[in-house]
Amino acid sequence: MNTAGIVLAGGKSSRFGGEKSLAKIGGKAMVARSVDALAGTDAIVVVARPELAEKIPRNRPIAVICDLPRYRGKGPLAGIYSAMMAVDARWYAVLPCDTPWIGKRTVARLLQERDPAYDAIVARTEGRIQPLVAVFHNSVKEKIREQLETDRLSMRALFARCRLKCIDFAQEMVFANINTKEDYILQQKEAGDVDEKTNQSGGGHPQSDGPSAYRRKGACADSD
Ligand SMILES: Nc1nc2c(ncn2[C@@H]2O[C@H](COP(=O)(O)OP(=O)(O)OP(=O)(O)O)[C@@H](O)[C@H]2O)c(=O)[nH]1
Repeated sequence: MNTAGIVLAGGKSSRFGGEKSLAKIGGKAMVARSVDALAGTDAIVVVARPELAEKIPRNRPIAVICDLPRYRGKGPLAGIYSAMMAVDARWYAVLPCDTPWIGKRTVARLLQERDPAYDAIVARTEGRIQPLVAVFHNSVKEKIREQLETDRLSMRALFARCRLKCIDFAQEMVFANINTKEDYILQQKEAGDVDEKTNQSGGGHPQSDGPSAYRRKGACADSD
């Protein structure tokens, strides 16, 4: 197949204290929001921890797998590699499970930039790379394997070995990620899930409206 989508949901969520991929924003589990953002790809793989695999919402046809036992505990590269081994594609679009505002537009933009002269295409906002919002050519699989075998586990180390194309995005807020409960409460408020005065749960805001920070700025969030 030409393109596969990978959602990384195999982290420890230790800063969050609970399983962040299943936490809801706008009435939908964050992992399902990432799956939706990848709906333009030919197949979607969610890479989750074994104890979580059954709980991943099947809101679309997806494959749910776990990190290969050999690389368990080695972080996002283990998840990307395990998905690449599970599904054969020419290009892989990768998203984390904790960026609720990334939608199809961001993914489409990155996929649009596929180019035989590059093997990795990564999002950048205000000069900073967003390492887990990227598209990889399947030739990168072997580089990841080499790194996993030698415990070079950072995404930066991988990018340093890739012909890298950085794509600038103006709306940094779209890339906001959730690490802690405080981050979560903030983004729930942005989604209209929580009444800001009473701190009570609201009805859940339609995903298409995006963070209210965008609505205030009159800009458009990338979630549809
Ligand atoms: N498949 C897989 N995904 C991972 C792994 N480690 C992190 N991720 C995912 O990568 C993204 C970013 O993870 P982090 O928030 O940096 O790490 P985390 O382990 O989830 O959370 P903390 O324990 O709070 O650091 C999230 O989507 C994680 O689910 C891993 O070992 N395997």
